[in-house]
Amino acid sequence: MYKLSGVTKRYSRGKETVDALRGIDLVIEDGDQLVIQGPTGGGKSTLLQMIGGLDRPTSGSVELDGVDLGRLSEAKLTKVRSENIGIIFQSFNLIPTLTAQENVETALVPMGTKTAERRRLAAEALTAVGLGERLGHLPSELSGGQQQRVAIARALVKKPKVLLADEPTGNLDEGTRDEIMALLEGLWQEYGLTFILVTHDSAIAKNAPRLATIKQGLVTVTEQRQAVRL
Ligand SMILES: Nc1ncnc2c1ncn2[C@@H]1O[C@H](COP(=O)(O)OP(=O)(O)OP(=O)(O)O)[C@@H](O)[C@H]1O
Repeated sequence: MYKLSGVTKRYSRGKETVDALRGIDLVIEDGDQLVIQGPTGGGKSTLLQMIGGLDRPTSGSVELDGVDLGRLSEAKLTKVRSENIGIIFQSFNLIPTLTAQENVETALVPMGTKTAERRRLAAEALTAVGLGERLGHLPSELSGGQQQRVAIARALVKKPKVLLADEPTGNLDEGTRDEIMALLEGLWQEYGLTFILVTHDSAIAKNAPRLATIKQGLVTVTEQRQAVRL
């Protein structure tokens, strides 16, 4: 479970300061899906970075299962992140010189998983996202939707409890967006993930069970429907 209490984030640009988050209180239960929407510059990505332990709040706390991420040492935070949190981005962030399978394997390196086991798990994760026939392809040999599938496999191969997605369909056409969203929805349910998704896309926001709207660093949560479970 996530518990955010009074989270603020102030960025300093020279003499100027930007209050990107201005006191966020939010609870996200295990297995829940939360969609974060809001105008550009509202603080969506900043909030996701706090939740993912990629950055620390200026004040307040971000607790994951009772552990305050902002107070962990860099080494402990890296460990929590690499074991528990999978992240996907708009721009896929794949390594261009590595094959799909090798890209997915990189997520298992910090855990010390042996080479043969890494290969097997990466192949399994790629098969789960529909790319079992493309293990040896480079990112440049795959479509945008397929590259995002590789990134999803990389995020999930370590079996994290949390999946974070920052505009995962922002670079995809509508049809591919729907395919990727259907895949993510299915994986969320199958793996019982806590799934937190940032989007500009109002069609995705409309379908979300729980919607957090963030404007000028402040959040409002709306319950839109009961999460549909398989
Ligand atoms: N590293 C940084 N240094 C300084 N200011 C920053 C930094 N990152 C974000 N900001 C500022 O913080 C505010 C919130 O930015 P953030 O990226 O979280 O918004 P967003 O809602 O994700 O926007 P978008 O939809 O455009 O991605 C903005 O005013 C932005 O300019």
